[in-house]
Amino acid sequence: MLSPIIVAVDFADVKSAWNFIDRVDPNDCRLKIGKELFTHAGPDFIKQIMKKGFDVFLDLKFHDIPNTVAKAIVVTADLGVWMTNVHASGGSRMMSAAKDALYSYGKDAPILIAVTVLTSMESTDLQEIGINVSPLEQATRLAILAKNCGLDGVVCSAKEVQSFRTRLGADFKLVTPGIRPAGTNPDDQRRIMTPQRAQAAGSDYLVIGRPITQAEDPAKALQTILATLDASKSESHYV
Ligand SMILES: O=c1ccn([C@@H]2O[C@H](COP(=O)(O)O)[C@@H](O)[C@H]2O)c(=O)[nH]1
Repeated sequence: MLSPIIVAVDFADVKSAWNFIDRVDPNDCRLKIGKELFTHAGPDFIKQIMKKGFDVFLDLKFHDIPNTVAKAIVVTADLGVWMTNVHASGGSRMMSAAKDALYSYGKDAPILIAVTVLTSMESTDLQEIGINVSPLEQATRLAILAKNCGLDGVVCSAKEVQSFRTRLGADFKLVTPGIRPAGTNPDDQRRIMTPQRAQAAGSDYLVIGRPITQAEDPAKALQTILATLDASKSESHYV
């Protein structure tokens, strides 16, 4: 019923965010609210978007001691968001605490995923922080850890999707930012792929921000990208 696109609603102000949200259909995308807009607008804004029928991915990437992360995850579950996340590099005790905190929500729990290696990072960035393996090797290690902790999926680059699908199974959600239509500015992203290739590789959800939000007409930019995707490969009827 829904498209695989999650729009990263990274607008600098709430008015611009509403200007976009009011012009798009919940069948055409889910919405990801990250640190910038959440810090501006807070939980009430999230509730208003959900009232309009949008699934919300609250992308706050929690990374802290297990107790703190578990309590923060409970607050996101109480908000009723569709998806939420932690950093896998917080380790297995932290991820397990987050997962356990959702136990009492049963089927109403948000999808809980873990960020592996940020799509803005390449080998040199990893070396700087003492990680001397490739982004694929490090992301694989963290994705396996996340799966073993019972998480529902990971955030990774679309470049890692084929390998992860084989190793981690069909049901493990692969959520991929770093999506750039051919010929567009990569900005600060490093491990990128086009929407069509990411979908063909097997990404469950394509997270797309600036190619939509910074376009002259963001709602039209979303439609243009949707039209390039293969509707038969998703849950949806969006073309
Ligand atoms: O590894 C990651 C994890 C999260 N993100 C977030 O996705 C969007 C991408 O926005 P673009 O404008 O399409 O680059 C943004 O909100 C990031 O915080 C990511 O890019 N990579």
